[in-house]
Amino acid sequence: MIRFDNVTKIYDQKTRPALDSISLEIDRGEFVFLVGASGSGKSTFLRLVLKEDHATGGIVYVAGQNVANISSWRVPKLRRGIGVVFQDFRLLPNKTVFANVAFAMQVIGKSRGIIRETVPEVLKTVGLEGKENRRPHELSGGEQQRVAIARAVVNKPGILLADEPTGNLDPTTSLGIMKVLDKINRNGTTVVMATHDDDIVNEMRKRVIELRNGVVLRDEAKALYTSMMPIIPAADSGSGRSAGAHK
Ligand SMILES: Nc1ncnc2c1ncn2[C@@H]1O[C@H](COP(=O)(O)OP(=O)(O)OP(=O)(O)O)[C@@H](O)[C@H]1O
Repeated sequence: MIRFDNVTKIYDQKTRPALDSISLEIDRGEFVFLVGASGSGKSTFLRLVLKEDHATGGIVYVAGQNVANISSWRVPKLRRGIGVVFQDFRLLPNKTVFANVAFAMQVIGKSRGIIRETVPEVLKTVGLEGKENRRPHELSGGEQQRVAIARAVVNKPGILLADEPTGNLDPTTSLGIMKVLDKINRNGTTVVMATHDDDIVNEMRKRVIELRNGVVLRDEAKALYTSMMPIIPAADSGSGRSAGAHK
């Protein structure tokens, strides 16, 4: 679904590359955490998938296509297949929950009938039934992020990219958001989530790709991790929520 083949990104020749010849593959239907310190290259990775920037070297494939070969007039089509969620929600403040989600369908020309049918379904998926007429300022942070997720997935993208989606939320609210992302993944969407939250990474038991200074420091495949599970202690005595396996 996403393949990086020796991908390098250099923003500035005088500094080290933001991504330094990385190769990895994320299959359709996977849930992958992208972790690493600030400046390790996570956002650059996501930007290259969206073709918001171009690689300096190597090839980025998304859904089997070399993104360098996608002409600018076809970039919107590429992005329609990719939902994006950010730390700061980015909702339209003057629109209701329903209208925020509906807007994503209107801009690609969906009919009013389809919108009226689909938006309530997706709001149910993210747990926002009954909140259709609220405006963003009448919602908690966790609810606002649920709206942002609903908007990102309403057009059924094959890929959902989430850049620190729990960065502004407390641990309990974050866990609720993770359950929503997990549900979306189980419905077939490939999810790539950049995060600094070790507790969430440990809790969710998914593949973890760790970047450091633009290189892949570790890539714990889900299958390997699952086979390790019986020998991992059930709980970390220190932090309660953490199983400690990824520390
Ligand atoms: N537009 C840009 N111009 C120049 N350098 C940039 C640009 N964007 C990122 N960089 C540099 O590239 C490197 C990787 O940055 P990136 O934003 O991908 O890291 P990150 O892991 O997402 O960090 P954070 O967790 O803080 O968001 C950093 O050294 C950063 O300073």
